[in-house]
Amino acid sequence: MRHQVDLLATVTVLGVLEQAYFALQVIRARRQYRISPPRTTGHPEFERIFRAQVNCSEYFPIFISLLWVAGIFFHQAVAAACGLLYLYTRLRYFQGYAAAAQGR
Ligand SMILES: CCCCC/C=C\C\C=C/C=C/C=C/[C@@H]1O[C@H]1CCCC(=O)O
Ligand SMILES: N[C@@H](CCC(=O)N[C@@H](CS)C(=O)NCC(=O)O)C(=O)O
Repeated sequence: MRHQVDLLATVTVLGVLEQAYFALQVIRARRQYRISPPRTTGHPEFERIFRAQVNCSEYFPIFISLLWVAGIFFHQAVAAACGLLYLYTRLRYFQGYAAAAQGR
C-alpha cells in the first residue's frame, strides 16, 4: 500500500520543512528588529517576511488537501510533480517578498 502514496508523503515532508524554514526566518527577523509577539509591525523588512510566512501558511492546508486528494483519486506522480512545482514557486515567492513587496 505504501508505494501508492510514497511520493505524496515525500512532498508532504518537504512542504513541512519549507514551512519550518519560513517560520525560522520570521523568528530570526523578530530577533534582528526586536519585534516581540504579539506585535507584527515596526519595520518594513520584518513586515514583508512576516506577511510572506503568514500567506504561505494560509494556503498550506489547501495545498496538502489537494495534493493527497489528487494523488489518490487522479494520479500520484502527476500530483507529486505539481506539488513539487508549487513548493518551488512558494520558495521563490517568499524570497521575492522578503526582498521587496514588488518581488512577490
Ligand atoms: C518542525 C520544525 C519546527 C520549526 C520551528 C522551530 C522552533 C520554534 C519553537 C520556538 C521558537 C521560539 C522563538 C522565539 C523567538 O525568540 C523570540 C523572538 C522575540 C524577539 C525579542 O523579544 O527579542
Ligand atoms: N507567525 C509567527 C511565525 C514564527 C513563529 O512561529 N514564532 C514563534 C516564536 S517567536 C511564536 O511563538 N510567535 C508568536 C506569534 O506568532 O504570535 C510569528 O509571527 O512569530
